[in-house]
Amino acid sequence: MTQRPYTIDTLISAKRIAARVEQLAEEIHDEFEGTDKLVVVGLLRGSFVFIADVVRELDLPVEVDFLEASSYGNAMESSREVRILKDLRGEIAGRDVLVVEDIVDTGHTLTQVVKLLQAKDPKKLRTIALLDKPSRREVDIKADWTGFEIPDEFVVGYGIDFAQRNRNLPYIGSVRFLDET
Ligand SMILES: O=P(O)(O)OC[C@H]1O[C@H](OP(=O)(O)OP(=O)(O)O)[C@H](O)[C@@H]1O
Ligand code: HPA
Repeated sequence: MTQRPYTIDTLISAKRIAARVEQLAEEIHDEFEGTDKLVVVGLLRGSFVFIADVVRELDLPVEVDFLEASSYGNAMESSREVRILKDLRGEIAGRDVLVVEDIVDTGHTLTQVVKLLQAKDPKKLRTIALLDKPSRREVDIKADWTGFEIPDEFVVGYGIDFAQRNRNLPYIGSVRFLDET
């Protein structure tokens, strides 16, 4: 498949992201202070950069785990299924859990993942998303912490891909197609 030509405009610089991660880590610290060992669950693949930065700013005992889910279903239907491609390695029953997501768009992925993890009986489950695109929402969900609200732009970088590319950009950029006027 040929790729349409595009360029990437900086939307959120690496410096702004770092400053926001620091603030968020303070709030998460306050929420989970005194916890035995917080389980920080990254949703693969997009959250791998964000989770790495969050846990390094977090002055708490943490265990890191990953879940890979893919959301599928008829685009005309308002509900979607989530298939687990890689399940957690550890147990979360009775534990404090923080789910780390890169972006909440339609909201299906986070909704389904939260439902799935709640069924495992954690003591407390909270969610954090670096980015939120509220204008795209199809299900009513909001992460407990959001890094940045963004407009309806297709974004890449800081873990987020476009056709599996650009995850390694250190900033968040928006994709602009060069064949559009
Ligand atoms: O709110 P939603 O509309 O459900 O979309 C958000 C999800 O979509 C992307 O994942 P993707 O399936 O592209 O996988 P990836 O994380 O491996 O890139 C992104 O990383 C979120 O997990
Ligand atoms: O803006 C986006 N970029 C990449 N993947 C995505 N998945 C949902 N929204 C996006």
